[in-house]
Amino acid sequence: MTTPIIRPLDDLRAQVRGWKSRGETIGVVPTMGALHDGHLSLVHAAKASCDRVIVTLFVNPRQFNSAEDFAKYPRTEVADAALLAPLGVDALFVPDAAEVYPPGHSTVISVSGVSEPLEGAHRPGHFDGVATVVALLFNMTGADRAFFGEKDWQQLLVVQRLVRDLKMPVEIVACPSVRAGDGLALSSRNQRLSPGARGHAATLPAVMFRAANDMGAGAEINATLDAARSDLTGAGFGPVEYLELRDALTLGAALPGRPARLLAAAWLDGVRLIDNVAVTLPN
Ligand SMILES: Nc1ncnc2c1ncn2[C@@H]1O[C@H](COP(=O)(O)OP(=O)(O)OP(=O)(O)O)[C@@H](O)[C@H]1O
Ligand SMILES: CC(C)(CO)[C@@H](O)C(=O)[O-]
Ligand code: BAL
Repeated sequence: MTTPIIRPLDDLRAQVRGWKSRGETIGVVPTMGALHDGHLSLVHAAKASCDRVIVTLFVNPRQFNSAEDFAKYPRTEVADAALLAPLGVDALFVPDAAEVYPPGHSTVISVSGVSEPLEGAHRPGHFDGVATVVALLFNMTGADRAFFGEKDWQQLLVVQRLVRDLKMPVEIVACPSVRAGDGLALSSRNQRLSPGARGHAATLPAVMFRAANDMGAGAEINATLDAARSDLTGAGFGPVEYLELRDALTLGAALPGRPARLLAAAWLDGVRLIDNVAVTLPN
């Protein structure tokens, strides 16, 4: 089976019109390519609950706040299409930047609140770029349901807020983080780690899971977070941009008895890694 690659928006729309006219539901998996098993888990979830599945591949320039990061982002379209082939995806939509953002494009969607701390503070403008392109991708694909990974926890919250606030008729489905055998969350940027750095990158989730367990068992929060930060620094991570315990849904202060999330971004070997784990604080 091959994966049909569609580039022009008119071609995608013609295809989607046909599917919708037969009452078929459209599941969309937005990606920036360099696909791995994390992305494939989203595709499997989409296939399980939708009649048609569109994977989008667009390295969105508007969400990069570093030109170097954009230039270095892995681009592996042929391998991506081959990875999707056995899954029976109905379309791999690869729009041109000139069609997504034609000259004169002037609309930016900004989700306040949940987009502001953590990633929002460290990557200014990032979530405006994400919210804008996600709205565009939903409009272009006619998505009924869209699948996002919990690995990008804050992005998931931003997209849920976007859809609620703009009353978009799209159901957002959250999919659990897929990890390598040693615990490192799969991520396209992991490819940039040297073999040596990859060998100890899983210290990040190990430290986070330990801190999460300790806090769940009643350990003092600030002391536990400080110890976790210094464990990471001691293991060669730097800088640790943030490692914080937040309310899982609002990203405000974590409160006893409510779902919390431990979220981190830390650099290793010139690569920025992010991760998050659930924490249940005692009452
Ligand atoms: N390990 C993972 N488990 C589950 N979902 C994932 C995982 N990695 C990425 N995703 C999800 O795949 C979708 C597309 O993400 P994206 O293409 O940015 O990949 P990525 O691996 O997160 O790359 P990077 O973080 O390096 O940009 C997002 O919804 C993201 O949360
Ligand atoms: C959702 C997304 C595809 C928007 O460009 C991107 O932020 C990503 O890959 O997580
Ligand atoms: N995976 C989130 C997209 C980004 O880092 O730009």
